[in-house]
Amino acid sequence: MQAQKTTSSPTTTQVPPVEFDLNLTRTLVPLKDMSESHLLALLDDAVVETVCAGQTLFTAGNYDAQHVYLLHGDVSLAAEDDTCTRIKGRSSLFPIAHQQPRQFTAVAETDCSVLRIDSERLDKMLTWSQVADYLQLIISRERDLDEDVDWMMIVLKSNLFFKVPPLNVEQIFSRLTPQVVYAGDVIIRQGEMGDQCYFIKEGEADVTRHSDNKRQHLATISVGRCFGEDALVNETVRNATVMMRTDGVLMRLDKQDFYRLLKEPSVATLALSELEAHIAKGIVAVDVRSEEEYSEMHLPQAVNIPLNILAIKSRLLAKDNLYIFYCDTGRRSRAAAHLLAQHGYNTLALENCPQLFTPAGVQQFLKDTNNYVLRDGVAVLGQR
Ligand SMILES: Nc1ncnc2c1ncn2[C@@H]1O[C@@H]2COP(=O)(O)O[C@H]2[C@H]1O
Repeated sequence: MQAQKTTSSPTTTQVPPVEFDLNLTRTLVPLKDMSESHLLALLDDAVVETVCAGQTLFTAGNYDAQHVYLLHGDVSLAAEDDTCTRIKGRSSLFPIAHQQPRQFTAVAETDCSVLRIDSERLDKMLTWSQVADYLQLIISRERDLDEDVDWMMIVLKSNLFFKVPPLNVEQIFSRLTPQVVYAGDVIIRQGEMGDQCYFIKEGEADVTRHSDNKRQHLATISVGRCFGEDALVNETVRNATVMMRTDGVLMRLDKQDFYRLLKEPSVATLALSELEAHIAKGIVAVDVRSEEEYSEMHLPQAVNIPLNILAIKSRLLAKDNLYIFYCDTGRRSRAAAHLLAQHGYNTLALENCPQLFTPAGVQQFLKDTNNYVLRDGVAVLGQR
């Protein structure tokens, strides 16, 4: 986390830093639905910014592709028709007026602290964290007598899935090759090209980097940790040397299989232009965003199955019915549609979802705030 950093924006300057509260971050929407480790990896790149009274946080009409959360202080939101709303830090768990392009100009009324997170990165980490949750539950349910289950759980929790989507992981397990290694073995040498990445099944390794004739110890890594993924993801040379500190067992994944892991699975999609006709026919839309996001606004008669509880709630869907999955970016909904299609459900992911969340899309499609639940596979009005 780059805490208490002043933004590069010309409209802000540094004021005395405010204590950053990690527990508060755990309550924010949709960060609260991520695993602890994914959240911490996301916050590593986030910026907590202090903003002086009178300065601008963002401007109406701009695209900035950021989630901006107000942690402390008061902010006024001015619309283009000159109406003004005041919001107080901690009064909302949502990002401030989160529509792109911005519908309001946000100005600090008092000295404030805000958390800025890159929206694309947040969306990736949220999806990957929730897909890993889904797979962990499915794997433990389907293979409860399988001795590899513990190992699969460890791999799914590994740092690899901060960098790549876990969607294809099930096909990859059978491709992992064990390799017995000994203390002092150099597994990866800085500056060389890479053809494999590794998971540590047993033992510990040291990661070091040399520059200016000095060797710097970066980390000691142990069971469950993946290494050697950076050169494959970034298609470059090894950025560090990894040497075994103890005897152990590594599970090796070759480059070709690693690239299979990166591949987005193909998912059947529905164009936004066809949405109304499908809903008119009674086909149920499934909103895979969080409960809080769904309660604010959703498609007509859509039900809510947040991706992080998909494995639990999917049994409410009828295998004979068609369902249209959607979210605000298309990433969580494509993942849900793909995962359920693999288990015999009839799914479509809504294409061009970001258009839905523009003012015109909201006006046309997202006005329903009633709560619907699934009964016998169809949507019925539920209780608040
Ligand atoms: N600071 C670090 N902590 C732990 N592991 C690291 C660190 N920096 C690099 N690595 C790992 O060391 C590996 C060296 O090869 P790669 O660049 O392929 O991938 C790199 C990462 O997996």
